[in-house]
This record gives sequence, C-alpha cells and structure tokens, in this order.
Amino acid sequence: MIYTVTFNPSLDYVMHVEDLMTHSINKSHKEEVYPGGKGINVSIVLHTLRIPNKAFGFVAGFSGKEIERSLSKLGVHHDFITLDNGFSRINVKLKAKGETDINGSGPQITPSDLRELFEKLNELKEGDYLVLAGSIPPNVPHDIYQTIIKELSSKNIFVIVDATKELLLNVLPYKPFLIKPNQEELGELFGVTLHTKEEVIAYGKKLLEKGAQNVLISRGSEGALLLTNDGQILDGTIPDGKLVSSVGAGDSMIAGFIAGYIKSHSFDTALKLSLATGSATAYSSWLATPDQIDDLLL
Ligand SMILES: Nc1ncnc2c1ncn2[C@@H]1O[C@H](COP(=O)(O)OP(=O)(O)OP(=O)(O)O)[C@@H](O)[C@H]1O
Ligand SMILES: O=P(O)(O)OC[C@@]1(O)O[C@H](CO)[C@@H](O)[C@@H]1O
Repeated sequence: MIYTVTFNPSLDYVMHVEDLMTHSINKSHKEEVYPGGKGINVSIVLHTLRIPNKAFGFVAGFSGKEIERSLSKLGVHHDFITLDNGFSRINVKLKAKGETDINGSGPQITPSDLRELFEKLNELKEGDYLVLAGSIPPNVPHDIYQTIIKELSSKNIFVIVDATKELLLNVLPYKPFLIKPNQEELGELFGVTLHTKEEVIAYGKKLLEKGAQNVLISRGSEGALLLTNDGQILDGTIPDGKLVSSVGAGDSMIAGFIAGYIKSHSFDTALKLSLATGSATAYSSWLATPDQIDDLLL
C-alpha cells in the first residue's frame, strides 16, 4: 500500500490573465479550482495510474472541506485530520505569459494534531511506500519528516521525500528510498546555481553520499536525471508537447516513478513512466489523465 502525507494541503485557484501587471487591477478571463498540495497530487495521479493509495494530512475550515469533497468525488482514498482553527490554504496560480504562484502559509498544527498523525501512521506495514511531500505550516518543527522516518524505521518502509532546504537535508541520514529535488532546489541545498548536466550530477552525488538511496532530479523541459544506489546515472528526456501548466508536474513524476517501480522493479522503466506522467501533467490544464500518459510513453 502507498500512503502520502500532505501537511499543508491547498485549493489551487488557477487564474488566467493576458498580461500580468503589478500595482494594477488585473482581470482574469478564466478561473479553475483544484484540490492541491504535493502529497495530494501524488495520490490523485497514483489513483489515475490505478495504484491503490491513501492520502493522510491536515485540513481546516471551508477550504479543507472542499479538498475532502473533491477528493472523494474523484475516488481518492483519504483520511485527514481536521484542525480546529483557520482554513486550508488557497494557493493562487496565475497563468499569464509565464507562471506565477502565490502560496499561503497554512493553518496552525498543534502537538496533539501531530500525535493523531503518528497514530494513523501506525497502520503502515513492512514494504509499504510513504510519500512525504510539500512544505509545512510555519509552526511545525523543521525536523518533522525526520521524526516520522525515525518513528517508522523498524518497519522497512520505502520513504520518498519531496521537500526543500533543511526539511529535506534532515532526512538524508535516515536513507530515504527516493528524493526528488528539482535542479534549482538541488543548487539551493548547497548555495550554488547549477547550469550544466555535469554540475547537476556532481551535486546529485553529494545527496547520495549524505544518505539518499536514489535521487531523481527534475529539470523542467530538460527532463530528469536519476542517480541510483547501485551506481547508475540515467538521463531521461521528455516527449514533445506544449507546456500548458507545470503545477503538479513534479508530483506527477513521483507518482509515475512509484507506479513504474512497483510494476517492474526497474529504474529505467520507473524513470520512463515518471517522465511521461510529469510531461502529461505539464501539457494539460491540470493533472495527467491515463490517455495522456499512454500517448507520451516513449
Ligand atoms: N516546460 C516544460 N516542458 C515540458 N515538460 C515539462 C516542463 N516543465 C516540467 N515538465 C515536466 O514535468 C517534470 C517536472 O518538472 P519540474 O522540474 O518543473 O519539477 P518541479 O519543479 O518539482 O515541478 P512542480 O513543483 O511545478 O510540480 C519534468 O521532468 C517534465 O517531465
Ligand atoms: O507549499 P508547497 O507544499 O511546497 O507547494 C504547494 C503547491 O504549490 O504544490 C503543488 C504543486 O506541486 C500545488 O498543488 C500546491 O499549491
């Protein structure tokens, strides 16, 4: 079974504007609302790929209710903890000539809410997959992903982490099965800007040295590099297509990778499905559909 955890779910409010101007009133000509948050996106795309999974996390207020309602409508299993105060984020995604995101900070999670999550995580069994993805609200300790992995360490679980900065660095000594920084985030971890493939590989290797078992580095339109614990460096390119919205493309890659790996235990197959799924999302207005993924499988 696969579980995802989203500490900071969102409703993604997508607005389409011709020319985005600051210090001015912009008019949107199309609006859409989707359930979001990185772990939730992974769960939705796993569901699309017919991989059974359950989404854990925290929701609050009217927006939290809408996140739950829309996931239930899609048939995605979820078991969220409802927070007493505030409301789940409404993240604004502005589509103009480029893409601009304004993400909220999220509602407060109390120590007793955290304990409830740990109780739910007791459900995990040996061989399960756990995806910890996305940012955490400001009052949650920055070692929370590390604490979760430590707590589950006796269970032999495949842990996948998609996070930035210390939230990611803190988990590396606990040997997560997979981490997925994008190229920019990889550079940020070491205080550098990466330009060439060689530089990306060199810094990706540093994450293997720090403990990650496998490192998937997404590179937007340049595809992705996979560095594995058995010394492979796989370079994946993306199929042709027109970028529509990259929101959730990285999360779709993770879902595709897990689905491919579970079915084949081959890193090569996992990377191919990962890229097809990520691109299918990038080439559509929301997350990938089964037909779009099939069409893009090279
Ligand atoms: N401009 C693009 N053109 C084609 N494919 C893209 C583009 N941007 C992203 N993708 C696809 O999505 C995957 C993930 O992209 P990216 O490196 O932007 O991840 P990310 O930053 O984690 O994404 P996000 O946070 O937006 O979900 C890429 O490997 C590729 O398959
Ligand atoms: O604040 P985080 O958790 O880093 O990112 C949140 C978010 O931008 O990530 C998803 C796309 O990856 C969106 O659905 C959501 O709005």
